[in-house]
Amino acid sequence: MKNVRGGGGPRSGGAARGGEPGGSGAQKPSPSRTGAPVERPARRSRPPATARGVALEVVRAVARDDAYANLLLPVAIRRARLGSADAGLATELAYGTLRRRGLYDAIIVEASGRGLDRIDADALDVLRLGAHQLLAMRVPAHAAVGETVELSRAIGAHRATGFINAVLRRIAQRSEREWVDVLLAHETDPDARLAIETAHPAWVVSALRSALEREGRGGELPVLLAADNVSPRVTLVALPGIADIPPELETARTRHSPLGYLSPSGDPAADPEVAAGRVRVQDEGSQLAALALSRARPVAAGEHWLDLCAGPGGKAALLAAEAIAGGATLVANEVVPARAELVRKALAPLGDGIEVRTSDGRTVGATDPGRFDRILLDAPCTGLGALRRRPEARWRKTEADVPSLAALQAELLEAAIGALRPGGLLAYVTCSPHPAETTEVVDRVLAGDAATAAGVRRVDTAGVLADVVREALDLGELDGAVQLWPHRHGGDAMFIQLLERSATDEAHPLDTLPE
Ligand SMILES: C[S@@+](CC[C@H](N)C(=O)[O-])C[C@H]1O[C@@H](n2cnc3c(N)ncnc32)[C@H](O)[C@@H]1O
Repeated sequence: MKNVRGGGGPRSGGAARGGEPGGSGAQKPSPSRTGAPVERPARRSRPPATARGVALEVVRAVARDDAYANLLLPVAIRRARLGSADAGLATELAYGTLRRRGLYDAIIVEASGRGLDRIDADALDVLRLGAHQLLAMRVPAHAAVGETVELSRAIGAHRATGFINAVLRRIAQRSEREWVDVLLAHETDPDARLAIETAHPAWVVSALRSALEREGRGGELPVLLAADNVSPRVTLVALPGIADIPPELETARTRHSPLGYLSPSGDPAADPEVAAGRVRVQDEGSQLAALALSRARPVAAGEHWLDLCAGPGGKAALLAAEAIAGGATLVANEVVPARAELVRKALAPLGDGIEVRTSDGRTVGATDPGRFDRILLDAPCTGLGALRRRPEARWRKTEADVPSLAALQAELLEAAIGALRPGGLLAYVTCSPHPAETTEVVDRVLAGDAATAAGVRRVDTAGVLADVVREALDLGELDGAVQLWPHRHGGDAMFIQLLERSATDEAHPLDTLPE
């Protein structure tokens, strides 16, 4: 499915906004299809303190302010003092609308006969919410249309109510399957068709297809895309040394990670262990990525470890716990100061002996050459492996983001190699399975002068993880790397490649794969 309009509006200051650098200021009028600017009306009033009002607030903030729904929604629910039934409704409305936004936009264009750039931004957000109620939530049509039109009045969009009413009535004339068939009639490309059927951008479908085909599992694509549309259960990690999996939750343990278990409550923050930071919310794939590095070989007391891109600190907390247990020390680095603050908070329950730095990871090869025994490079990426947990994410990144991210990933990997002690271990990790961000980055960097001079080799990461996991992982063939998948393993699609720098003293030889 094409991105009918680029991911999200321009950034401005807003609650629960993304911590990435690069906000661009006030909202500008966007050009219409004819090239003439379409004036956006002044921002209207805050939506009412109802389930639909809260959902609209979140959908609006995501579209205009690049807010993160998972951060903003709990705040908006608390502020509106919603009871649990209304909180559930607001969550389904907001997450469902955001996840399927591209599909709803295409249906709205078809039903209204107007391009998105000719629809007022408030009216569009209201229409998206209405479309979700009509097509995916089994809300009776009269209620969905009536409540949605009422919502548009409540935010002061009086002039748009006739238009909203008419478009929603037209949408209500067909089921979602019938609308999908209408859209499919314009499309012959297989990935574009799958994109429409599963509400993904077409470029994402193509990237996921090539990632699966890379391991000879292309036939799994429809199952993967379906898995992306189901919110996962919340997974917790008990940090070694300061927490244990409660014995009464033995049956809730994760399939693969030895430290994980499913949260027994929908509100993990209410658990005192989670509130104290000894137990953390963490996807199973992320747990395995950290453990692949910490458990690849026994820890020697005095080892120096580095988490190069640590914010917000989930893997850093697990690595720190593992380091402390083995007598090693960890340095956690993060370039964005606000995210470095989150890393400090995540590490606080583990004592105050962990250094947190705020510097550009690309400089570490020069500032700390050959210093670290183990380095985690959990690189900034498109996040295509975590689409289940971040409903808006698939519409936010674009294909054009990939080359610059891949270039940054390669620079960070080269710097990390420079900071690796001879014989040291490095985990290159992304929460994206995109070949351009994973195997291609590793291939390119390993073929370069710096990695060749340092004698960097791939480590059989699947073999390492086989000794870590509780239940064997069903993995494809990937030249020594591990690619996890939501549909196959239940966690995010983390890519993990362990690398080893050749040791001058050959103190800790590992089974390495020939280049
Ligand atoms: C995928 S996230 C890391 C997630 C983290 N490991 C965790 O488990 O919580 C990548 C992080 O890299 C940071 N980052 C981006 N560019 C960086 C750079 N040049 N140097 C260091 N960190 C960078 C981002 O701000 C982001 O916090």
